[in-house]
Formats: sequence, C-alpha cells, structure tokens
Amino acid sequence: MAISYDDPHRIRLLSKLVTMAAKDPLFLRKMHSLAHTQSSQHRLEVPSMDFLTSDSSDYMYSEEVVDPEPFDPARIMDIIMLNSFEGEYKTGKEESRLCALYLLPSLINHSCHRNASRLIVGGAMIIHAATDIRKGEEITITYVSTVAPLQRRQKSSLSMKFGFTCKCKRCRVEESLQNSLRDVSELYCDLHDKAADEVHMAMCSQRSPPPESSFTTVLQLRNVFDTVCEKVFADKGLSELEKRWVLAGYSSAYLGKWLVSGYASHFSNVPVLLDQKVVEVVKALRATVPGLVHTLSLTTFILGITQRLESKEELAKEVFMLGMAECAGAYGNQKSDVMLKLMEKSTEVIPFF
Ligand SMILES: C[S@@+](CC[C@H](N)C(=O)[O-])C[C@H]1O[C@@H](n2cnc3c(N)ncnc32)[C@H](O)[C@@H]1O
Repeated sequence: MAISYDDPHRIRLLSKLVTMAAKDPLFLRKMHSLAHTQSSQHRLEVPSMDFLTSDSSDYMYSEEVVDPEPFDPARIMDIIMLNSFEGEYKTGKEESRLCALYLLPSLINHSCHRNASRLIVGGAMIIHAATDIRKGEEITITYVSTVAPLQRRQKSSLSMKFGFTCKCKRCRVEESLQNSLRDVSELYCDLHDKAADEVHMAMCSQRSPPPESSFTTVLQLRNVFDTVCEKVFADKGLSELEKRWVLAGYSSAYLGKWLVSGYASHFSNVPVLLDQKVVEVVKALRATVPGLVHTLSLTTFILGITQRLESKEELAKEVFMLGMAECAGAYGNQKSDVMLKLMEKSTEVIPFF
C-alpha cells in the first residue's frame, strides 16, 4: 500500500498512539487487533454486544487472542491509514479538523447502502442506525461518498486505500446496468470530477462566490439525470429501491453544481430546474441512506425557493412532505413545530447559506 507519511494530522495521531501504546500494553493489543493490510486476512470476529451491559473494559478479547506482534510504529501507521477517521467537527462555533482512531467503529465494514451513520460530537463518535436494522443483520457504514457513481466509488479509496471492490447489493445492481448506461456514465464521470473540484473550491473559499460555475454544465448534468431516469423507470426488472440506488449515483454532481451555480447567479437560474425531478433526486439520496442531515438541508433549501414561486405550490407541498420525513429520519419523530424548527436550522449545514 502506498502510504503518505506527509499528512501532519496523521503524523500527530501516530505520535500520540505510539506514546499511548508504549505506556499501555492492553491498548497496544487492542490497536493491533485492527485491520492493517488491504486484504485484512486476520479478520476479527465481530465482538458480542454483551459489553453494553457488563464490564466493557476487555470486550474485544478472548483469552486465545494473543497479540504476537512486537511494537512496530510502521504497523501502527498502517492501522491508522486503514482505520482512522478524518473530517471537520464543530464544538460551539469553533471548527476543528479531526484525525482520530476509534477502536470499535474501526471494525465496521463498508456498504454503499449502509444501515448506520456516524456522527462526531465533540471528540466522540456516535454510530446510529440510519434505518431499521433486523436482528443479526450486519451493521455497515460507508467509507466513500455513496452518491458518487459506481465507477468513482470503485476507483476511489475503496480499491486504492482499502483494497477491495465493493460487491454490495447496490453495486451489483449498478454493475448489471453498466452496458446500457455506458455512454451516459462516461459523460457523467467526467462532469462529476470537474464539478466535485469546483464545489470543493467553492466550499473552501468560505462564502465568497465561486469563480466559474457555468450553468451549461448544470444543464448537461441534468440531461444525464433525465436519461438515467428514463432508462431505470422503463426497466421492469428493477424494484423501486434499486431504481433509486442507481439514480443516487447520478445526483451529487448535479446537485452540487446546481447549488454553486445558483449561488453565483444569486439564485436567478435555480427555478428553471425546479420540477418533479428534484423530488426524484431527494428520493434517490434517501434510498442510499435515509435521514442524512445533508439531504435534509438540500431539501429545505429547495423547499425555500419553491415556496417563493407561485406556480410551484404543488411541488412545494411534495418537497415539504419529503423534508418532514427526512427530518424524522435524521432526528427521530418529533412534534410538528419542533420538526419545523429543525428544518429551518438545517440549511446551516450548507456552507453557502
Ligand atoms: C476499517 S476495516 C473494517 C474491519 C475489518 N473487516 C476487520 O475485520 O478488521 C477496513 C477493511 O475491511 C475490509 N472491508 C470493509 N468493508 C468491506 C466490504 N464491503 N467488502 C470487502 N471488504 C471489506 C477491507 O479489507 C478493508 O480494508
């Protein structure tokens, strides 16, 4: 595995973990039990959940699991590469960058239609159910953006960093459509990469209008979304959920670019695309993971603009119902006035607003 040792956050984490491991052999043993090679041949048994009710201090280890490995900073770096979580988190108004290792969440495998989400609160990680989970069903999170197209999910860190090609149900459905969607997905991937760079730049530039955000690309992305809609809705072999899984892969660049371009034009060009298809976009996002705060913010944003347009009353009602459902998914069932407040607050997640 190609390891970059030049990330200051990871180096800081390495030195912290090495210090902790030197002081505490049990911690070293726990850390050494995490995956450190791309093939994860040493795969662990998923620990029993008994630790939730009894003494949790040693939950991962039975007597037979003896750590034979000597203390090895290079291996710890490999463990960090495969298991650490990175991102921004907020404490009050302060934003900090996080690079941390969480032992139990590191055991959770990836799925492109995960059933759990993770949330960083302060320095703690909360893993919560994103949908109903049957007894005995594996809990999964996602390691990559689930709204990227199949080719990008497979090419991204799943294969480069984690060393596996995802074969989840959703990937298999998308693979089965690869031939019929080939032309459109090549065009989409191209536009997706350019749009992703631009959206990233716009977000980093903190509220200042993005330099280039041509509406022509938004229209191209929208055409791709329309074409995929036509194909999947005509496909009798796909269930409703499977159709949405496919559509979700063609939604993020479209939405991101639409937002950035809308922001640059003071939203003058946004209403052009406000039609029934936005409902399909939101439903597609929900299908890969319901109750995601980002989807809720996008829904609320779309709702805000739709409500201001007289001709879009019906659409506004539909988007409102979707927003409420998304809000309940994100925060649990609440009284409707609480839901409305939560929806109002949710646009704060989008950096431009
Ligand atoms: C953070 S670890 C997850 C825990 C790991 N399965 C273990 O037993 O220690 C990441 C590694 O798990 C494996 N993995 C996770 N999700 C997978 C999936 N959907 N398909 C195949 N391998 C997966 C890969 O080897 C990946 O590099």
